Amino acid sequence: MADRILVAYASRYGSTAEVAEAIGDELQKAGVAVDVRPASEVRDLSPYRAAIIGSPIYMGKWLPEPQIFIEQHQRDLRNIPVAYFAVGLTVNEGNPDIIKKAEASMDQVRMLVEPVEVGVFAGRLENSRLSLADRTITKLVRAKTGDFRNWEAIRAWARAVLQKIEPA
Ligand SMILES: Cc1cc2nc3c(=O)[nH]c(=O)nc-3n(C[C@H](O)[C@H](O)[C@H](O)COP(=O)(O)O)c2cc1C
Repeated sequence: MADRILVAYASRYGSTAEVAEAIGDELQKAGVAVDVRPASEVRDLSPYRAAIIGSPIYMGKWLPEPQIFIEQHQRDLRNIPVAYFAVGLTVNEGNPDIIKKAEASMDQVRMLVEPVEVGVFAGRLENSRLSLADRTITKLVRAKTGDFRNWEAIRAWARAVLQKIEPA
């Protein structure tokens, strides 16, 4: 029986993985059976009655793995409630135009499967963790480093999504 909720994600440096874990933890606290898994490892959607799918934003876009996952499973995903979240550094600035840009990272997947909810969260950027290529880019754009994740906002979003998945 499809009684679980899937939280599927991609993450290059682990910060989105931790956001996905926090979302899963919040749902579990509400009594839901949850699996938090990298999108690339999920093969079968039959155990799931809903899916929450997220990616970090790199150069304005989602990473390929969750996009491929949604493309491959779009038929199953159209039959259950789906929510998307994006994690990006720009979100920290809070400016509505920038938030819109961050939300635009989800345009493609929204066209494949219409979500019941979307969320954008500030992420984490730590130079010491980055590949040389990524460090070069962040230096060029003078990106601000630090951990800007707002755990209460993330957990509140998870609760709001659960309300949409199973209205009282
Ligand atoms: C090369 C590079 C490009 C990035 N591009 C964006 C971007 O276009 N928009 C944004 O909001 N954040 C951008 N970020 C910030 C990441 O989305 C942020 O650090 C995120 O938390 C990384 O997630 P991860 O640790 O799961 O890989 C970029 C970071 C790097 C290193």
